[in-house]
Amino acid sequence: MKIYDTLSAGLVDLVPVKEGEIKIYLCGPTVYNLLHIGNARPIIIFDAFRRFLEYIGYKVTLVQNFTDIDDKIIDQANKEKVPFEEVGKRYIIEYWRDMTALKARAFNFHPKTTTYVDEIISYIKELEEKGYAYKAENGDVYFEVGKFSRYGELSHRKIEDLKVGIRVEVSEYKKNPLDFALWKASREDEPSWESPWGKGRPGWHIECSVMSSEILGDTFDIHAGGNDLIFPHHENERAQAIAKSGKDFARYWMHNGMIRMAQDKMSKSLGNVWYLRDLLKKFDSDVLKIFILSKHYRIPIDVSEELLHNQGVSVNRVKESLNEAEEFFNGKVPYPQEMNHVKEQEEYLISSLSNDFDTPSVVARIFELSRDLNKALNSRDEETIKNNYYIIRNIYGSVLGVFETNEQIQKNNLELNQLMEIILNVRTALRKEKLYNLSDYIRDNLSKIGIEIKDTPEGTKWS
Ligand SMILES: Nc1ncnc2c1ncn2[C@@H]1O[C@H](COP(=O)(O)OP(=O)(O)OP(=O)(O)O)[C@@H](O)[C@H]1O
Ligand SMILES: [Zn+2]
Repeated sequence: MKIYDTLSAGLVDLVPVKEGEIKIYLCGPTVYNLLHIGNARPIIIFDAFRRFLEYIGYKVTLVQNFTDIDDKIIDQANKEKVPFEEVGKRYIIEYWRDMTALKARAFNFHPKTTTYVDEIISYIKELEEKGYAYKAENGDVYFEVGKFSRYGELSHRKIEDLKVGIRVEVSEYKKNPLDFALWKASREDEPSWESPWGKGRPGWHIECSVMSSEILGDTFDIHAGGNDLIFPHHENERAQAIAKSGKDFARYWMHNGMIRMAQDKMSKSLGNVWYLRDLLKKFDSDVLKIFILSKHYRIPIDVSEELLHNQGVSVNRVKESLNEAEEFFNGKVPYPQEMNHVKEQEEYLISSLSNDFDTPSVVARIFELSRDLNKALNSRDEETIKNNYYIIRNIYGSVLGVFETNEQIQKNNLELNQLMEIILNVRTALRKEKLYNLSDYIRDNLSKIGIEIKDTPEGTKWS
């Protein structure tokens, strides 16, 4: 399988650190606002990428973090006059609401920065001991870029060029403008943790080096994120990690292109955003996913309502053809007997996605298969109906995470279903005993985390 690696600036063979396993770290949202469609792009892409790797036989571990302490979170908390934890907690819950509405599978780990502060402090101590970090007069601890000769390798820039041209936080306390904060001293009124350097909080980049190595090991396979993060975030993460462990960090770097609005990057801080949940009120999750996957993951995408609307029309055609196939066979489309066509299409899927995850070719093929399915429905060609239905729904759709049936989605939520069954059984027992305070407590608290329950004559239902 070939992927484009930002570090080597070209297509490379994906050779895992451990045979048969792929470990991926994807930079996640800073939780001070709702997800926008730009934030959803890496989620959609790497959800599909993981499904594909699993399809071809890898065991995949995918981590996406939540940055739950950061200047932007503190600003938001100050604006609202609430503790900073409340902002992070709220937007993590909202993240899960959006993930569910998007019908995206949860990743394997979703670590939060604030739960890794001890590990972050030990990590910085080690960098200091090794001579890569220094405490400045203002109490901040900085990484000394001049000590790390490989700085600039990932973003393919020379240190001299970086000094001009690129905006870095200038501070009179730094030895060099490119040095970046590992630890920030806190003011009295700011959230803080005790540390060997006084009260403070982690800088932005350190958390990802720490959480990735804690969960995936010092050297893992792929580090991913939007290409807005290549410099300085990923360059800095890599410098910290290699400086500390002396080993390779991520072997490969995959970066998705930006979703833009009128040519500008869509971002929370600019405010030019379309929230994912607002779009999901107007468009089915499959429309958004197909819209994103129909473009190669590395190119920029300009969004507009018109483009999404047109995508909606074509996605509906596919859904209709699948529904009609089900009606044709009275609700249950038999497994195809003639497998040659299926094999050919499967090979096409594998070769396209093995070529730097070329999802646009696969999406285009879904539309062709659906057109052929329609023709076959008209001519009552049973074998083609079975074949194309099976290929779209069970192979292409399940690899890209689109056109799934409700049963397929439920299967992915097996543990949640089992847990809810236990909770609802307990609640029913409480109601039989007339312990309504306790049963209402369960209902109200489930509601707070986004699970609604309803008592109906057929029993209690949840959503
Ligand atoms: N417009 C976009 N298109 C594609 N990916 C994006 C876009 N904006 C952010 N991302 C990606 O989404 C993930 C979470 O990003 P983040 O929380 O920093 O969002 P943001 O809108 O850029 O916020 P901020 O403006 O505060 O930096 C990162 O992997 C980032 O690269
Ligand atoms: Zn990161």
